[in-house]
Parts: sequence; structure tokens; C-alpha cells
Amino acid sequence: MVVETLFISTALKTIGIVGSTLWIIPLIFAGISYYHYDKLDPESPIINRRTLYKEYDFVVVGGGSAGAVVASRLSEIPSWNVLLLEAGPDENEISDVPSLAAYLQLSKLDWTYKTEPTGRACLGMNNGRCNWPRGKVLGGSSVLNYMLYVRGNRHDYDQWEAMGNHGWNYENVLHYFKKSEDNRNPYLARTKYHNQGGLLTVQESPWRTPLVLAFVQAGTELGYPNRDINGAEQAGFMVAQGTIRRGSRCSTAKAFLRPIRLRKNIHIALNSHVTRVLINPSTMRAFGVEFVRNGHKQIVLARKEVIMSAGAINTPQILMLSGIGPQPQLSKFGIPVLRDLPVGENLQDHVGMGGFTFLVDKPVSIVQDRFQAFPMTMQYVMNAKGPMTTLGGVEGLAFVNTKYGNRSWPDVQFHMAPASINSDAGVRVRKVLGLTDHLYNTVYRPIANKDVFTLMPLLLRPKSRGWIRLQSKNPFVPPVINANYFDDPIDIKVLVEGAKMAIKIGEAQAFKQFGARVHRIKFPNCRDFEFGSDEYLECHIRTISMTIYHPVGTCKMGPSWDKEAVVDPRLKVYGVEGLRVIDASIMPTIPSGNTNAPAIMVGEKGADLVKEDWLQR
Ligand SMILES: Cc1cc2nc3c(=O)[nH]c(=O)nc-3n(C[C@H](O)[C@H](O)[C@H](O)COP(=O)(O)OP(=O)(O)OC[C@H]3O[C@@H](n4cnc5c(N)ncnc54)[C@H](O)[C@@H]3O)c2cc1C
Repeated sequence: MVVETLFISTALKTIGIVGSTLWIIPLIFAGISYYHYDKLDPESPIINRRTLYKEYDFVVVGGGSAGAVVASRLSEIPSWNVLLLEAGPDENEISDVPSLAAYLQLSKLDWTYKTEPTGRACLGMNNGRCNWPRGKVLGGSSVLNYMLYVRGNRHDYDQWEAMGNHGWNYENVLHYFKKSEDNRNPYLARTKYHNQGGLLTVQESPWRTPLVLAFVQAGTELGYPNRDINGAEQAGFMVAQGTIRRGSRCSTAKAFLRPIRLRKNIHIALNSHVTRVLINPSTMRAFGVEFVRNGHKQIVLARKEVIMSAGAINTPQILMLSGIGPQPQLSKFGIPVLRDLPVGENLQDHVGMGGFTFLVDKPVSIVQDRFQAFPMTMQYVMNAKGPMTTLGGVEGLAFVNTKYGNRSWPDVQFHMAPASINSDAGVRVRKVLGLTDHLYNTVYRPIANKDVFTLMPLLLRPKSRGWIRLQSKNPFVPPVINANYFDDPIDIKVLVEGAKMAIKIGEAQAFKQFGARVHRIKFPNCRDFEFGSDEYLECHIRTISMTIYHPVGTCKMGPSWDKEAVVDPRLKVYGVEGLRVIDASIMPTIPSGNTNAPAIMVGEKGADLVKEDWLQR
């Protein structure tokens, strides 16, 4: 994403800096341990339990955006024992730095998935496959993400309810969005759509370029107000808010697990890869899970429930490995079918137009070479300010409607970043995107390190549906991911309209002060089309088809008559006792906006459903 561009620049510098000041770190740590600060500080790292009980009331699989919330909330009941099993390790100092977000991709904290080639999208990526990063770390994808705090449109949730999911309408879910939130921008915190005092800190980055103000101004030129896109109405332009706290990333691990790490009734086991849910075939009841930790296979039992929070790719994979899934898929691998359900189907993601670059004549963007690493790092470490606090590089957000959408339910979102694929001279962003050398060298190398900004239009409600399927019976082999972008032809049409709007924004009066103009070197595979024509824009979109990393929907929530449903509106897996899914995979349709806040909301509401079901017995 355009975004990565930004941090990339800051990142490279930063790493140099961190290196040269490493001597200070042991001193700080020595001081902290001397005062046993960890016992008092609610932000001290969690305790990684080596020895586990044989049985817990609840076993939560995956400590990501939703799973961390679920485990934290369930452990509020003192008489319940909760085990959280997470495949990855804990967060680290690098993952705390907002501007370094893209540096985590392709690292040990990333599951490093890739989509299948389809010939319709990701054409500019190596082998026609898009990278699909996912967090393999406590906090999950909330540790890899760009921290943008967006809830989606009220109609999304009213639609969930209308599909037969009682209790999931906007008013219901707003309660849970607010429950988590500690909004530290007073102009928003005071409104009825926000909250102060929740566990999850939300605020604007303390640093920004003048380009984002021009972006918001350009929106008003196009007839869109500057408004809280998480408030009463969504259509409008805004300086982005993010899940950061005092300039650093506020993952769900930091927000929901660290403050409760001393509770006696929650155990967290890191580096514990769950391979299977144990289900009794005669009672059809889930009674535990099998997992591998440090090379040893282990089993842990669940008295009340197993809760799957492994995310939209791994939750369906684990369910299928456990005998819950489409019969033909399971039989293909000789897995006994316990329950034939459409697990892994209904995959939806937000795809956008990546690398749409505007050149500017003033030194206002993020260019790697311009940042002085030492002062920048000091600004971050001492004051929690400066370029290192940028939300993965994204500064502005907007929701607009094309001719195919409407004002109350926009169909296109813009991410505005003051950098692009050229901003780190090809060192990192192109790698994270997996761009071919030919594409990079032709289009972006000629403007390496030049001042630019990017506008990324993305499709909010795709009609195309993809799927997750097993590639092997081996739980350590990644599943097959077919994002199936642009399978439905309307999807590309909407995005082409979004691209045309991006050109209008970039050419607005507000950007003229910077001499903004579209970067016009044609993509090599699109040369036959006139630059800026619908055909050209379509070709660009199919070439750099940018995932915004929002896969959802693969264990669809729906009423009993919904043939596509895997879980009921209380998130219980159909036909299996003691098994729930609480993560982004339950979303029946993708919300119109970034999916981290919605996944956290699902965690909050899911935990309440569990409490209701067990405490009212
Ligand atoms: C690079 C990137 C950028 C993003 N940017 C944004 C953004 O700016 N704003 C936004 O709103 N959203 C963003 N998102 C999306 C958002 O972060 C996700 O939608 C959200 O985190 C999904 O939450 P989840 O709980 O469903 O899954 P996850 O957070 O992915 O959690 C799943 C957890 O389960 C663990 N797990 C998986 N398999 C196993 C297993 N077998 N055993 C044990 N544990 C397992 C994983 O390691 C992980 O910790 C981004 C995502 C990525 C990857």
C-alpha cells in the first residue's frame, strides 16, 4: 500500500539510529527492573506460562485483535479459568513504532501468506500473487496493521441484522465500539459516538505533513465535509485517527492483556500452534485442542468452550483440519467429516488501486533521505512525537460515493499517504508489495526519492467472493487463498470511478500550492491505453491490486436457514457443542471501512454472548 512507502523511509533511518543508541537500552532496563516496575506498570509484558493446567473452562485459540479481547473479558469472571494459545511470540520494540509498520511484513511476526494467481488481479506482482500479511504475534494483525481506527457504516450492521443476525444492528454494535474506546482527541471524545476510559487508546498521530490538510480541503472542494467518519454520517474527509498511545502502537495485546497479566485465572501460552480442535464424534461436543509448542505435541481440555479467534485464514483452516468444513474438501485429504459446513467460503477483502502517485514540487512529503535519523528518534523516544508516530504513513481518510453508490453508504474509501513506492528508492516497499523489477524500474525508479503523495481508492463492498481451502492435511502447510478479486465485473467498474475521483482530488485547488500533478509514466503492460482513460485506469488497478489486508467472512454468521452460515448469531458453530468462532471470519459481509475496530467489536460482543450463555444457566 502506498502507506508502506512512508514508514519505509522513516524505517531505514530509524534502524540506523536505534543501532547507534543501543547502549542506553540496558541502562533503562536495569533501572526498571531495580524498581520492580513491571509489577506496577499496567503496560508491562504479559507472562508467558510454561506449565499449563490439564483443563480450563475456556480455551481461546489465537490472541489477535478479537482473541485478546475475548480472553481478557472472560477472565473478568473470577471463577472461570481461561487459557489463551497464541502461535506467535510477544510484541517487540520495533512493532511499537508506528512508522515501522511495514517492516514487520515478511518478518517472523508475519504468516507471510500469498494469494493464488487468477490473471485478473495482482498482475504487477511476482508470479501474479499478492502478499497477504497476517500477524503471527500476540495481538495478531493489530501488531502488523497501520493502526487506522475506522468502524464502518451504520448500514453495514443494520444489514447484518436484516440478514437474520439478531442483536447485531448498528445501535447494538455501537455500544461495543464505545466500550473498548479511550479516545484522546477531545473534539471527538465529547461526542455521543465516542468514549473515554476504555482499554483501547485512539487518537490522531501527533505529527503530520501539510499534505493531509490539503487533502481535507480538497474534499470540501468536491462537496464533502471534513467530518468524523466514525460519527453520525460517514461520507467526508478526515485526518486519520489510530490505535496509538503516547505515540506508540496500541495493539490489542497492549490494551487488553497487559493490564490483566497478574490475574490468577488467565494463562497465556506463546509459540503454541493449535493444530486441531478435539471433538467427540458421538456427542458432537468440542472438548479441547491439540497444539504444538517447542516441537512437542500437547493436548489441553476445555470444560466449557473452545473459542476460535485465529483470524479469517487460520480459523477456517483449523476447523477444516478438525473435521468441520465442506465435505468434498475434507474427503479429498482423508479427514473424517464431522460436520459438513461451508467453512472457508464467503471470503471478502478490500482491494484498492495501489501506487497511484502524485508528484509535488515542495519538500513536504516523506522522503527517506531527508529525515535526520538521530533527532527523529530522539523526538520519538523522549517526546512521543515526530515522523515515527505516523500511522504506517497514512494521514488522511475519506469516504465518497461513485455513481454506483450513495451518500449515506459510500462505496469507495481513500487512504492518503505523503509518500509512494518511490519514496525509499525501491529498498523496501516494492519488496513488501512483491512488485516485479520490470514494473518498479520502469515506473518508480525514475522518480526515486522525489516528493510525492499517494491516493488509494478502495472498493468498500466487493461483490466478488473468494475462498480458503486446505492445501494439505499438514497443519503447518498454509491453506490455499483465492481472493478472487474482480470476479464480478462491477467491482472493477466501481474502482475505476474511484480512480477518476482520485485524479479530481489530486488536481484540486488545495493541492496546487504544492504543484501537484499525476505521475504519468505508463505501466509497461498498459502502454496500449491512453493514460487516464477508463481502460488505462482499469489496467493500473489490475496491475497493482492492493489488498488493504482485510480478509473476513470465512465462517459466516447467519440464521439457521442461511445455507452459507457456519456460526449462528451467538457465534456458535452449527451442529457442534462447546465451539464458537469469535474473530473477523464471522462477519457476513465486510464492513465499509478498515476491519480492526470491527474485529475488536466482535471480540467485545462475542465475550458478552459467552457470559450471557454461561452465567444465566
Ligand atoms: C499489514 C496489515 C495492515 C492493516 N491495517 C489496518 C488498519 O490500519 N486499520 C484496520 O482497521 N485494520 C487493518 N488491518 C486489518 C486488521 O488488523 C484485521 O482485520 C484484524 O486484526 C483481524 O483480527 P482477527 O482477530 O480476526 O485476526 P488476527 O488479529 O489476525 O488474529 C489471529 C491470531 O490468531 C493467531 N493464530 C492463527 N493461527 C493460529 C494457530 N494455529 N494457533 C494459535 N494461534 C493462531 C495469529 O497468530 C493471530 O495472533 C491490517 C492488517 C494487516 C495484516
